[in-house]
Amino acid sequence: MSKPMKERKPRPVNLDLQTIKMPITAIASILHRVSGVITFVSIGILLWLLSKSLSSPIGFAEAADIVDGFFVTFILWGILTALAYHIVGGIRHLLMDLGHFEELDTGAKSAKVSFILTGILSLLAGVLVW
Ligand code: HEM
Repeated sequence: MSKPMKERKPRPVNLDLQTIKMPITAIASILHRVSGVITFVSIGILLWLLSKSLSSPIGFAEAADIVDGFFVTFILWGILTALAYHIVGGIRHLLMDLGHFEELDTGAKSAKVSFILTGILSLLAGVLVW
């Protein structure tokens, strides 16, 4: 005689994205990856701009013209902010590799501190570019 089939337990399903709350540590981790990719892509753009500015006096004037507009200045500020977050978040990661901030509460606190530090560095970057 075959055994009766086990009834499947109803599993919790939550695909309502508006009710799923990501912990601050997950947000910090995703932003670290995003800021790394932004930094990587910006290296190409910044090297192109540097080579243009060094090519000739006309090239320098053209590069200065490009950087002069509000939109490009805003992009430069965004790149510096991403770099700042990547460095701050990277140092946090390296400290975690050394065994610090590994518990849930200290991990959340260090994520908050890295956001605050990035905010301050981002303000300074704004002062630098404008
Ligand atoms: C040109 C500069 C840099 C670029 C383009 C860059 C890019 C990246 C990228 C794309 C990742 C992969 C992220 C992932 O897959 O989660 C990464 C990870 C990482 N970066 Fe950078 N990075 C740069 C500079 C730095 C600096 C200055 C630090 C040190 C403070 C740093 C620390 C780290 C660490 C610790 C990770 C690994 C994070 C993990 O374990 O998830 N990076 N970086």
